Amino acid sequence: MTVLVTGGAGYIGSHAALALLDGGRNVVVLDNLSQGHRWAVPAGAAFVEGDCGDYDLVRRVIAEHEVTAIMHFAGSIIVPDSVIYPLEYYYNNTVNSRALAQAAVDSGIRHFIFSSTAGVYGEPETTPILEDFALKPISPYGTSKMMTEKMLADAAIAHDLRYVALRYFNVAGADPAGRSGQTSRKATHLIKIASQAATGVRPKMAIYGEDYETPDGTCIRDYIHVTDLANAHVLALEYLEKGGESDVMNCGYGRGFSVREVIDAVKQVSGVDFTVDLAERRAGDPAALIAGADRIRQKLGWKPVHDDLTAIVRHALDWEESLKGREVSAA
Ligand SMILES: NC(=O)c1ccc[n+]([C@@H]2O[C@H](COP(=O)([O-])OP(=O)(O)OC[C@H]3O[C@@H](n4cnc5c(N)ncnc54)[C@H](O)[C@@H]3O)[C@@H](O)[C@H]2O)c1
Ligand SMILES: O=c1ccn([C@@H]2O[C@H](COP(=O)(O)OP(=O)(O)O[C@H]3O[C@H](CO)[C@@H](O)[C@H](O)[C@H]3O)[C@@H](O)[C@H]2O)c(=O)[nH]1
Repeated sequence: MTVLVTGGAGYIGSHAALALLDGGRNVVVLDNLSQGHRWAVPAGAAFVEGDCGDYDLVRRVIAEHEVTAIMHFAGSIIVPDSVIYPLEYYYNNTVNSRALAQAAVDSGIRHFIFSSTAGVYGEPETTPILEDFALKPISPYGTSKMMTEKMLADAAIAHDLRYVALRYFNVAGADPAGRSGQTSRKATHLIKIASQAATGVRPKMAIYGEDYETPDGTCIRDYIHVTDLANAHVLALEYLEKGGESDVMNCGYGRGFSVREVIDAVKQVSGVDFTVDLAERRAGDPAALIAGADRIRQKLGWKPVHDDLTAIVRHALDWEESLKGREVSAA
């Protein structure tokens, strides 16, 4: 009984692989290393370098490693890039997911966990955001994920496959034991950028817009610690194994912090007063995104243990320090 983790050389997938291994499961990681790093694959996991859209390869990996479940993290993740290169995003996130799902069905895989995103909701009129809100993505990235969710829903009706699509809000932090963290070659996420500014990896940073309708004028997001998110995946798998129905679930804590509050926390925890410029609004940023987070607690019994901005920032900073000297571009 082995779990196939696609994208397990990347940020969230490597944490999920750690959580699975910590729980005593066997793991095989499939990653094409387009963004991830071979060294980020946890020591106890088997590793296959290749594409999750390679049907024959996936069938072979499933057979050779006696895979019984799939956690699918592999994908392209940068929202503004998806606007510039939409067809690449639909290819990597939707077409490749289709091939993976086909290989799963043809191999008799019955349990599938999918990395979706709060981006499927677009700009909701009210917050907190519940799972049954209309899906109105405003970027090709969000649409590519919504399409994969729909494919899985239809496949689950037609085949002996059940799935959980986890819609992540803003994922941040790093493994508290320092075994993994955010290593993406092209950093765009706020806490990563602020941690790079605090540790001298970048000279300064900017706030994208201070004129939103929020208490301090900067955008509000629901930041979830990556270790709590990884554990949610393990619980989602156990839920399916116990016979749970296919479902979609938000992954967030149900509270938000503004960009300014996050930057203040990074300055306070690091003790570094780095330079913060004010820049124009970034296209497509909703003012506030906060998860309605009851479903995942009720259905999976998920009990987060790192719902603490200071801890999230502390772990992100520790990871950023530990990256110095490793082969990772700061760009
Ligand atoms: N980071 C976030 O805040 C966030 C939020 C919502 C959803 N997600 C989703 O979570 C998943 C993981 O994101 P992440 O932050 O860990 O990104 P990441 O870039 O660190 O990891 C993605 C991994 O997938 C690999 N990959 C990409 N395309 C592949 C392919 N076709 N075949 C095999 N491997 C491939 C990359 O090499 C990389 O190791 C993604 O699907 C992303 O859309 C992330
Ligand atoms: O240097 C920076 C980086 C970000 N921000 C702001 O910080 C907030 C958070 O931005 P970011 O960390 O890039 O995350 P989001 O754009 O909210 O998107 C993330 O969170 C979404 C769910 O909320 C997911 O759908 C996406 O995949 C994931 O990238 C936004 O207001 C940004 O404008 C800045 O002001 N300066």
